[in-house]
Amino acid sequence: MTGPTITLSGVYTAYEGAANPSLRNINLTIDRGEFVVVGGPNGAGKTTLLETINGMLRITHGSARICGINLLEDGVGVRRRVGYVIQNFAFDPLSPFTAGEVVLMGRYGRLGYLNRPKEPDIRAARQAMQMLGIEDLADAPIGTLSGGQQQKVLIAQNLAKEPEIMLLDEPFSNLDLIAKHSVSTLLHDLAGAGITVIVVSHAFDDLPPRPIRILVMNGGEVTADHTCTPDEVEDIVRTASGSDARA
Ligand SMILES: Nc1ncnc2c1ncn2[C@@H]1O[C@H](COP(=O)(O)OP(=O)(O)OP(=O)(O)O)[C@@H](O)[C@H]1O
Repeated sequence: MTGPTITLSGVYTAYEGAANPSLRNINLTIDRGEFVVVGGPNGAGKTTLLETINGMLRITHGSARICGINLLEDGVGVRRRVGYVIQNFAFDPLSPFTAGEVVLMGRYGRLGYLNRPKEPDIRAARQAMQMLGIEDLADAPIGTLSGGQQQKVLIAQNLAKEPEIMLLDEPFSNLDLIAKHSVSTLLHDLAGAGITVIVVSHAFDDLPPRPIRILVMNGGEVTADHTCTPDEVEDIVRTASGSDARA
């Protein structure tokens, strides 16, 4: 159950065409089943860190192993094992897909080219929807759902993937109070089941009751790295990132 699932060594990442790196000299080891919260001010590099772990950005220096895979050699292999719930995503209002079909798309990386979903795929998608409490939305056109409902569909899609690592960028931002709590509990259970959970957030009031590893970022660097209780997270972020931590 334990052992590193993410190892970044001296990693620098740059966006295409950018003059300066957005991540600088990141050295990080994260174990299987850890629950990590990434905080820090706007533009600190939090999203960039998630995109780097998911192999979406060019690593200009350093090395990275994710789920035992050399990220510089096999980004696709990494992305098959990593779920990524991106920030503020909205589906096309005219999308022809139902919510159930969108969740099932989480299985496509396992299915391979042109293979049709089979019973285990349909079961995994159904289970993921049940975990988010959205079974009744399965037949609804995705573009007709609210922002919070779409957010739950996106989380369910990534759960259906059965990932080893779950990356979530501001997963609570569109959710009502009850949904926030249930997603927080769900993430807690995923970490308990050995999935590494990494959450970027500016809100720390719905963290699960468990040890939290808090990484604070500033200027593309990790400036604080502590394991603490959920109640201590906000103070650590504020102290480590200056007065505009909640900006
Ligand atoms: N597509 C892009 N091209 C060039 N630079 C980018 C791009 N996306 C982000 N950056 C830059 O990378 C740096 C880090 O941005 P990032 O989105 O990771 O910050 P963040 O900590 O997630 O911020 P926020 O809390 O506002 O979401 C910023 O300086 C930003 O301007």
